Amino acid sequence: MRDPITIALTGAGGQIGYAALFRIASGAMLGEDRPVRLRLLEIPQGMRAAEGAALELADCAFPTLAGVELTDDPATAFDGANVALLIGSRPRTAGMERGDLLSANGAIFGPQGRAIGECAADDVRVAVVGNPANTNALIAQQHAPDVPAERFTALTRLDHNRAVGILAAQAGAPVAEIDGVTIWGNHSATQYPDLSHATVGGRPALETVDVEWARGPYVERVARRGAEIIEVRGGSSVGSAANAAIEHVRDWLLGTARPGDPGRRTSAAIVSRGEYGVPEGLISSFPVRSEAGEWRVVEGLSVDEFSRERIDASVAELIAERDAVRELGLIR
Ligand SMILES: NC(=O)C1=CN([C@@H]2O[C@H](COP(=O)(O)OP(=O)(O)OC[C@H]3O[C@@H](n4cnc5c(N)ncnc54)[C@H](O)[C@@H]3O)[C@@H](O)[C@H]2O)C=CC1
Ligand SMILES: O=C([O-])CC(=O)C(=O)O
Repeated sequence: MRDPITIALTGAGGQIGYAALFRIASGAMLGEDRPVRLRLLEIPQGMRAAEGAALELADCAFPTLAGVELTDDPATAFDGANVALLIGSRPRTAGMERGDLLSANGAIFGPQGRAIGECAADDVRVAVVGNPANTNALIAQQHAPDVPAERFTALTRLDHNRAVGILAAQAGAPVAEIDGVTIWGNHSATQYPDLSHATVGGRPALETVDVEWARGPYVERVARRGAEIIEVRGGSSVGSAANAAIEHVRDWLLGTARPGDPGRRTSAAIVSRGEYGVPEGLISSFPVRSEAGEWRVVEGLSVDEFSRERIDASVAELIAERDAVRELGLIR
């Protein structure tokens, strides 16, 4: 067994936390030779549920689980953390305005970002799941000026996996034959699932499925899949969200390359360095690969007029969210 890695997880008493914890503890995220030390951060109302999850973790007797600590103090949770999964957030409730939602989340992600900056390990990597994920990640990042900005990311892996699954079903092909799908922009209804460079069994996806479908109903279906799940299941995506968070961190730390597929890529919301015309500093979804623990945007893909408009629309929403949190004094 290698040295343990410390993983802080917020919202541990919630649904996604519950679905993620057992797989993380079993080695599904970082490998069966890598013990994990879990730090569970909750607010007082969520503490009993997190305690219950911790008892069940003990009952699994995972050889990879090196310890579980519960706390309601961000500084304790992030102390020495190598990975921070920020799942807990303030959901929108009836009558809440957008500004109220952003303020409530600013009050969570600002202090958590600061605690990460002050207490986490030098190699800390942060993945934000709690919505609005991209902007929450931006708020956290802005409160940790001494942590390299690229260590703050937001999850669009669930959107990516949805996009792959729905394409595979339409093409009548196994998921394993799908490659080159990209989610651009915000984890919201404006996101753009792009098949321009996707392939199905090595053939261009846009020669396999109808282009009208790919640029109309498909985009809508992927972007609204969260709402579809809520309608059908009676609750938001939980198992698939936990799975996506685990895959995001796994690919980030261990790399996207696979035997026989060294160029494998995925999508993640990472800090823009101006790639594809996305303003620098925004946390926006891109086509990415990870190598040696660093996400890199896949550059040089052609972007046609349709794609340009869709990317710009989602990026415009991210700019509006950034400007709103700036006006609220939540970031500089
Ligand atoms: N990025 C993505 O792809 C997806 C994101 N989500 C988002 O993930 C978030 C969590 O979803 P669920 O687990 O289903 O919600 P949930 O309501 O079941 O759990 C959230 C937990 O976070 C806790 N929490 C709230 N504020 C906290 C704080 N300041 N520190 C620590 N814990 C805190 C709550 O007490 C609760 O136990 C939501 O914001 C949801 O919208 C959900 C699905 C997909
Ligand atoms: O829409 C929601 O509340 C949850 C979410 O982010 C998703 O399913 O993509």
